[in-house]
Amino acid sequence: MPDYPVSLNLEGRLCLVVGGGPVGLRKARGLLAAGARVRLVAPQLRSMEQLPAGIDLCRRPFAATDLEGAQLVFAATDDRETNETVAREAQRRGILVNRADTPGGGDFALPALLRRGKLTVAVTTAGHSPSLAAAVRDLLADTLGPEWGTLLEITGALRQKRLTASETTEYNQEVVRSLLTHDLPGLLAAGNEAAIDRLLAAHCGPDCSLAQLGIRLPKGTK
Ligand SMILES: C[C@@]1(CC(=O)O)c2cc3[nH]c(cc4nc(cc5[nH]c(cc(n2)[C@H]1CCC(=O)O)[C@@](C)(CC(=O)O)[C@@H]5CCC(=O)O)C(CC(=O)O)=C4CCC(=O)O)c(CCC(=O)O)c3CC(=O)O
Ligand SMILES: NC(=O)C1=CN([C@@H]2O[C@H](COP(=O)(O)OP(=O)(O)OC[C@H]3O[C@@H](n4cnc5c(N)ncnc54)[C@H](O)[C@@H]3O)[C@@H](O)[C@H]2O)C=CC1
Repeated sequence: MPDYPVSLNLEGRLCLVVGGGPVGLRKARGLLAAGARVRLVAPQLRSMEQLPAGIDLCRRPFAATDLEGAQLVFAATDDRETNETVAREAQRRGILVNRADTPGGGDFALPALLRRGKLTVAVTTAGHSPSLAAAVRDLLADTLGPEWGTLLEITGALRQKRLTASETTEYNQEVVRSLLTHDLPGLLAAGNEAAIDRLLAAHCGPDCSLAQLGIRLPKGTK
């Protein structure tokens, strides 16, 4: 399937997950973390302890009425026919549906995710090899350490403070790239606050120190 990656805002929206095994629960957790409301339909759960708080649980087989009010649907049962029915009924109502058992059988697939603060790297093979997607994500995790979350805070704050005032976006790119060329991530990983402030002063101006940008390095960095 040719794919079109997006980053959805699901805050407060109702999402339906059908199936309460490890796959359905993984989907439900991700949705809750994104601020969505989650309705989970499944006759059996392996253990209630695994059920994340805040889920509206319906302990019975799927019924088409479960789709009422849902804006996104996940067919994650171990039964192909049920997944088929969920997908068909969702699509009939114009609701986008994910099928856990058939790549290309639904409307969208989920990527493997790497999170660093507000920075998200999403890796997808569009269903060809979920294991490879997870492996590529793990490779990137070694290169993009936790300091990249702080790096995003800095470039975000710089953008607010100064960069958007410039006429050209090329200027933004230039500043961000030169901070990378001068190894701002390495300085952040080392917690070298003085060197970071020197670099920011040289590339962004004298009023762009960490303190002036309102950024505190996370504990654990020196
Ligand atoms: C199409 C898709 C639909 C969807 O969106 O769910 C789908 C489908 C299927 N997955 C299967 C198997 C596995 N999936 C994983 C893991 C993940 N699967 C994810 C996504 C997707 N899986 C979508 C495509 C994404 C893409 O291609 O990029 C990840 C990335 C994200 C997530 O689910 O949240 C998550 C990483 C979790 C993490 O570590 O973060 C592992 C374990 C592992 O490798 O770690 C295995 C076992 C090993 C293997 O089989 O590879 C099977 C065969 C099932 C069977 O035969 O019973 C099917 C169905 C089929 O292929 O027919
Ligand atoms: N997308 C992914 O990452 C992966 C997808 N899969 C696929 O996802 C499917 C589900 O995997 P698991 O969570 O491990 O399965 P599981 O067997 O642990 O759980 C299946 C769940 O579906 C529920 N269910 C069965 N019939 C139902 C119905 N009519 N209505 C509502 N709920 C119903 C069961 O009660 C149970 O909660 C697998 O069969 C496989 O095809 C498997 C591994 C990874």
